[in-house]
Amino acid sequence: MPVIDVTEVTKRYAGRTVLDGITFSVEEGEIFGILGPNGTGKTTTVEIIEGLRAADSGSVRVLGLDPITDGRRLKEFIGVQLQHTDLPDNLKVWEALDLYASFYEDPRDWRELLVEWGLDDLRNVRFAKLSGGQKQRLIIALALVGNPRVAFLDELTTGLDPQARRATWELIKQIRATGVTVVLVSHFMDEVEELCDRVAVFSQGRIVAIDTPAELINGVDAEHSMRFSLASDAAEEILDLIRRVPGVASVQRNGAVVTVSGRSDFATAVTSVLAREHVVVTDLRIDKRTLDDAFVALTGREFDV
Ligand SMILES: Nc1ncnc2c1ncn2[C@@H]1O[C@H](COP(=O)(O)OP(=O)(O)OP(=O)(O)O)[C@@H](O)[C@H]1O
Repeated sequence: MPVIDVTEVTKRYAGRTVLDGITFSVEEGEIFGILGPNGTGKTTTVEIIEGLRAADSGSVRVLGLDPITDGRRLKEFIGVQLQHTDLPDNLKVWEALDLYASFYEDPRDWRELLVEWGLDDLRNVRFAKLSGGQKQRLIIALALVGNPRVAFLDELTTGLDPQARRATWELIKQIRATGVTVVLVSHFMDEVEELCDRVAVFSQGRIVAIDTPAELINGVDAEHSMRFSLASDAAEEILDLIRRVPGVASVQRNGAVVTVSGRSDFATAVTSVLAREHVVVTDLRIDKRTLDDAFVALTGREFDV
């Protein structure tokens, strides 16, 4: 049974449609990504699932519960990190965890969370004195203190430096490893590609695709290329063999450098041809398609953050 079921949900603000009949489900134990540019209704969707906003129509079930009518019960099973979680500057790390634990009937021992999330040495430090990465670790720990079955993380790494972002990714993987289902709202392609088992791509209040990142990328019909250097005495016939590989659209030679372009996944077949013909190449580079390409192909627009 899916952990989250969203069916035909619509939402309007002041007569403007923000969610236009969205349907998706999230399976137990997965990291499910909600990807889309600013203003496409990602936060609205997540807050409807959390019971913080009401949909205008459609149905939402989380662990079989209606987030509005069963909101009190549901609260015990979900952990929420809101997009702009802020805490009083003077609150110490341990005090924040203690406070959040008091909101739940059956919280985790927050002392364990301090250790797990590398906050033990910072337990007496006030929120305002924490670095961006440390704040983020605390905010994740707060989302987990209720011992949730589903954790919602919204734009978790916005504003973090690359190192802190990567560290946060490892933490999110850790959450999944404990069996908690994670819903991750993001507008970072690399983050979604790295972390998510499946992704819903939002565009203007609709979901235009739901799939694994790899399948979304595979589905892109954009042209891509591979390049390598060939010994100068390599026979021209090799290039003819490569031209016949399915998916290859063109093969160009410029001195030693050969560029192969095409659609679909031709790179593996091309390297097999080279190996079979005992042709040694150097400087092999494959320009892989990315989730950015998939996003542009699906929504027809560049990703603007
Ligand atoms: N309470 C509200 N009243 C009126 N309009 C709203 C309200 N909340 C959101 N909106 C508008 O609805 C649209 C969708 O907002 P939402 O925050 O869900 O998008 P988002 O995809 O999460 O964007 P972001 O990445 O910027 O958070 C936006 O145009 C936003 O301005």
